[in-house]
Amino acid sequence: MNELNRPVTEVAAGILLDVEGRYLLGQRPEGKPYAGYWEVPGGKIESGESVFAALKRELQEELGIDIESSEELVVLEHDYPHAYVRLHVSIIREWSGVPKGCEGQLLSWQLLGDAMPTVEPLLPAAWPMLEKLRLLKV
Ligand SMILES: Nc1nc2c([nH]c(=O)n2[C@@H]2O[C@H](COP(=O)(O)OP(=O)(O)OP(=O)(O)O)[C@@H](O)[C@H]2O)c(=O)[nH]1
Repeated sequence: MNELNRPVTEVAAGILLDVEGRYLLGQRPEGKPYAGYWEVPGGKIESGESVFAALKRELQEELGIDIESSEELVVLEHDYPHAYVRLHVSIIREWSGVPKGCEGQLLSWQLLGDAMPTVEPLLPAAWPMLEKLRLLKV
């Protein structure tokens, strides 16, 4: 619960960053809240699961890749009408396999140097994490 007495949904989101300074966005599939919106891949953390374990599981399920390590970027909270979410955002620089849309979702690599993503709309809570990423000048 938070101070508003709303249950908090803990979410792990992973920014895949390649050596050319590109990061990956995925489009939310039909049937989920905000279907059609673009987001950083990830999903809900299960009870008793660490942030890293959730990220590893979600990226295997959604993208078919295997991650060995991650670096925490930021923790953000967002109050949606359907849920109050706490997003644990990590950067992932190394993975094995080639990311694919395993749930039928579209994927798009974006240049970190670009002011705006070339796809839209983005989930509201995805904007602050991208701002934070740019400030890092990674
Ligand atoms: N993965 C991800 N989720 C985000 C982002 N921004 C954001 O607000 N969220 C929110 O975090 C929650 C993640 O839930 P999800 O629906 O992706 O999780 P999941 O895959 O475990 O879903 P499921 O329970 O339908 O299987 C949603 O409420 C979503 O709106 C983001 O950039 N990436």
